[in-house]
Amino acid sequence: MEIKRVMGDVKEMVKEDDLQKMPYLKAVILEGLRRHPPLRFLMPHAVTEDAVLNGYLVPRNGTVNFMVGDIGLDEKVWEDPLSFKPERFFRVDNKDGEGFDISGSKEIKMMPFGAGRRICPGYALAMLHLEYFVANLVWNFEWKAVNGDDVNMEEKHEFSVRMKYPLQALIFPRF
Ligand code: HEM
Repeated sequence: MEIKRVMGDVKEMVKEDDLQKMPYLKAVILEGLRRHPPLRFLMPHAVTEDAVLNGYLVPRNGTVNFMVGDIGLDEKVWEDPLSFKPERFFRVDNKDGEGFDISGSKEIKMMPFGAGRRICPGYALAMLHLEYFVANLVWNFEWKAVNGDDVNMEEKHEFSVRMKYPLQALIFPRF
């Protein structure tokens, strides 16, 4: 509905400028990154000197892994964390009202791209492409499940996370 509202009767590709008018699309992408982050862990990190965090000693040069997948499912932070609810990203959590901060510079509730000085340098490009591909795949094609099957979202963990049962869909051009 949102894409239709922005595109009207224009039977063309969704363009980068159009994406700025699609907050629900952005919320869907963010919820996808929270619920199914492509990487369950960041690259291994280390501290350069002994540090105490929450009463735990993090020894110098010890390997520190960030459990990205579990951070996004923390029920102390996310209401009903296992459900896919893009609407949660409409809640304006930041005081300045700028919406959700994926870079984690204000607070960290999920970190699909990491955070801080080693954050993924491609995160803005990745967000743009995710929005662009999803918008165009939805706008240009009608999607139907094969034999009306439910889509099984179970994950398979390799270097990155994949669908355990690859998506099977019938797609029909809309125009
Ligand atoms: C959905 C897409 C992507 C996800 C989820 C993702 C996620 C990540 C994560 C979690 C890290 C590790 C951060 C850390 O260890 O603290 C990382 C690092 C990195 N990413 Fe991405 N990334 C994505 C797309 C991209 C793209 C499009 C590029 C380049 C155009 C890119 C380039 C890099 C590079 C160069 C690093 C290493 C940075 C460093 O070690 O300082 N990534 N990414």
